[in-house]
Amino acid sequence: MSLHIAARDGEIADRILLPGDPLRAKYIAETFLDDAVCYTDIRNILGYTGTYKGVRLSVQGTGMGIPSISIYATELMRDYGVKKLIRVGTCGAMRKDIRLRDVIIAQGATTDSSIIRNIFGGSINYAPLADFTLLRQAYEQSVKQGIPARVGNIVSVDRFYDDEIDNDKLTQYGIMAVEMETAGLYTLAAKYGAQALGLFTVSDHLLTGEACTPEERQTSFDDMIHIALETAIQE
Ligand SMILES: O=P(O)(O)O[C@H]1O[C@H](CO)[C@@H](O)[C@H]1O
Ligand SMILES: O=c1cc[nH]c(=O)[nH]1
Repeated sequence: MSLHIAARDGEIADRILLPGDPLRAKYIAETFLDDAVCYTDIRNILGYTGTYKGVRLSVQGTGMGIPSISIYATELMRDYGVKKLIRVGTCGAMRKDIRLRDVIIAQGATTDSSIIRNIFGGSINYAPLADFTLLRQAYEQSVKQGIPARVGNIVSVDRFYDDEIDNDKLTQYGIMAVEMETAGLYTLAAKYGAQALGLFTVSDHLLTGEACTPEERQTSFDDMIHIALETAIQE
């Protein structure tokens, strides 16, 4: 057992899906995994292990923001030996050509996080990147499913409500969408020598104001989940 995860040694698989929302973890476990068993509910951050197409796999919530996902990702890699981590998140679209419910793969994660800055200090601006093998496998899977994902740079912000951020400039420099965890996940995966990928469904649109309901954020987005599951079970 680690400080924030109640699992005993061996109860978490070496590959895991990571939604921010613990109820999305419950939905994924109950809908897609066989023989899913809940291994933690500390702070209601639910985690399950089961099998998908015969391969052992876990799914766990991470909470919101880089401070929160950093706690869970560190304990999963350092204390439980997890080697493959796929975030299945929601994001806000920042470009007109991206639509609600589109699937996005984060090749890179730009960030305003002081956590990443503090790791390196000095004048270094670290570039948190996806694992290329997972990225390729997820993209190929999205094509196979007939819903080619958009691949590129996203921004992981510290503040959901941020009146000061310059979204126009970020868009001009190629940022497709906004979320709150992936830069932290990619940086920690590099530190621990693990593979990480961020997959997203567009849950709301910053330009049009369209938005999915809270219920949809908990219990849908199956296109993204299928891509993540099929990617996670590959060797
Ligand atoms: O739906 P999840 O995975 O939580 O992701 C997004 O939703 C939350 C904000 O509503 C942030 O965690 C953001 O990254
Ligand atoms: O962090 C997030 C997630 C979804 N939509 C947003 O606008 N921001």
